[in-house]
Amino acid sequence: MLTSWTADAVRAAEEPLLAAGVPLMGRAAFGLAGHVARALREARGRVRGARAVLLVGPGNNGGDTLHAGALLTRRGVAVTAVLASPRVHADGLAALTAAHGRVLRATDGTGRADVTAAVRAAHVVLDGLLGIGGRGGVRGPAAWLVEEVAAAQPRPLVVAVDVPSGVGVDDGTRQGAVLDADLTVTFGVRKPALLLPPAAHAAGRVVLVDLGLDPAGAPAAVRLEAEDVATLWPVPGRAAHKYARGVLGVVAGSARYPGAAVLSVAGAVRAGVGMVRYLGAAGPQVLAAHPEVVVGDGRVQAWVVGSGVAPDDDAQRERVRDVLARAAHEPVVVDAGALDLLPERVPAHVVLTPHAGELAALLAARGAAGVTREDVEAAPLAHARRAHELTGATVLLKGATTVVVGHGGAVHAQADAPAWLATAGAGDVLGGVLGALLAGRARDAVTDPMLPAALAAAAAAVHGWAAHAANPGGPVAAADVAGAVPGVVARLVSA
Ligand SMILES: NC(=O)C1=CN([C@@H]2O[C@H](COP(=O)(O)OP(=O)(O)OC[C@H]3O[C@@H](n4cnc5c(N)ncnc54)[C@H](OP(=O)(O)O)[C@@H]3O)[C@@H](O)[C@H]2O)[C@@H](O)CC1
Ligand SMILES: [K+]
Repeated sequence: MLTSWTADAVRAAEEPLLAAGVPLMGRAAFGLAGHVARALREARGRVRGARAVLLVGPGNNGGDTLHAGALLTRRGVAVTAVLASPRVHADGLAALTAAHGRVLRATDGTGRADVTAAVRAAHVVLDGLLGIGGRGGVRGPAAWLVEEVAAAQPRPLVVAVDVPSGVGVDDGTRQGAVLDADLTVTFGVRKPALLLPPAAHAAGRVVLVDLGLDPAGAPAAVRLEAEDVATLWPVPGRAAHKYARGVLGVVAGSARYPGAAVLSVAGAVRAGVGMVRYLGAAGPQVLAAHPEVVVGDGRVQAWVVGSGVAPDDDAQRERVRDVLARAAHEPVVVDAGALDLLPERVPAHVVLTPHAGELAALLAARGAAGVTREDVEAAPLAHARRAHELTGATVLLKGATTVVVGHGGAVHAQADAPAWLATAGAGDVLGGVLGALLAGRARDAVTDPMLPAALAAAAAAVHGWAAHAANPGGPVAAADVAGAVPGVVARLVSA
């Protein structure tokens, strides 16, 4: 599992080490210089003779960068530090100067031509403008520097120091211009912005330099990896029968959108549920695609409702209402056309699966007037958290990186899917996969309010991995994603 901690938690964890005289900045700079050297060797075959530009801000993030620059000069790298602030880390600057690094000032308008020339000639740029002390985004000379590097051709390698400067460290927002990095070298522990969208998309590959930090409490956001998902997946024992494995009720599709029913059921069947019961007008199409499905009412352990349920389909909406009225005792995945039928408050084993536009509509309907899809996309965590707080539900917000907020505010962020997965019907399959997980672990999901969020993250992960597996590197149809789920699950649980 990848874990992350807030800026405050990082500072608290650093305190005892700093008090004991542990040279954290020295360790951070040493690790940073090593990773930069490795990246240079990979990009150009050798380190010696490379040209590096350091973007140096006012705090310790700039200090790390200056110290790393001093180490790189000793490896034959020509280092130019560009100071974006009148005051920078004094020890760091002294170390770089002693190592014969060159120093330019972006704060002095007259030297800008030299800065531009250095940036254009650089093989690598280290972004040390702001770290965990940054607030409100890069501005002034620092913003100009970010523009210069972003415009440089050929593009230098960009290495973010601790975090890409100007991200909301704790909430994953981008606070104005952010330099997209190829590599982020982070110190001690990951920060939430390295897992959460949209900031995480600016981080590139993330490597962690161990500082021996031991942060207290629960991580601020986590990302499940294969072994975590394997632990969560319900695997039938020898004596299992179909009812014990879980029956999932699916209220999806309509005469107008039968495909959503077929795909929702496909996700559930392929994820390994004991049985699927389908309710709705798309029975013939569902049976044609999945003869193992039972059409009609009966006992179930969990539900998926809403995918492809049209606003004017009164019969299907009535079934959704019936299911939601029983949600106190049965896990329910609430998708698309069922989101507007959600009761005022629900337990955490009710999992909403909106995309950004649907989440905006849900929030607007609950008093957050004027929230738009763009607002949600700019701050996915804040809006998913708001929806959780307003409804009590576990909220899975779909996106290139899927954010889940569950009981107690626990946050998962999964970035397992190829961009090709942004395709019609993919969300219906995800709902089915998640429904299968909730049906398989229905009792646990009702008694342990933390579990639905973990299962939602696990479903998102498997859905993303299945999209990769269906057609590595190329386009995928939603039905093919469902088709790849059994193979992905087999590899997971047999590893
Ligand atoms: N702590 C440790 O032991 C270790 C820390 N390490 C490193 O330190 C980094 C954290 O360092 P940091 O606390 O100095 O914060 P950092 O982000 O460099 O800058 C804060 C300065 O910027 C200013 N400022 C804020 N926003 C601004 C803006 N928008 N535009 C312009 N200025 C702005 C702010 O001013 P203030 O708001 O306080 O007035 C303050 O002067 C951390 O990310 C890691 O790299 C490692 O070495 C490991 C050990
Ligand atoms: K930085």
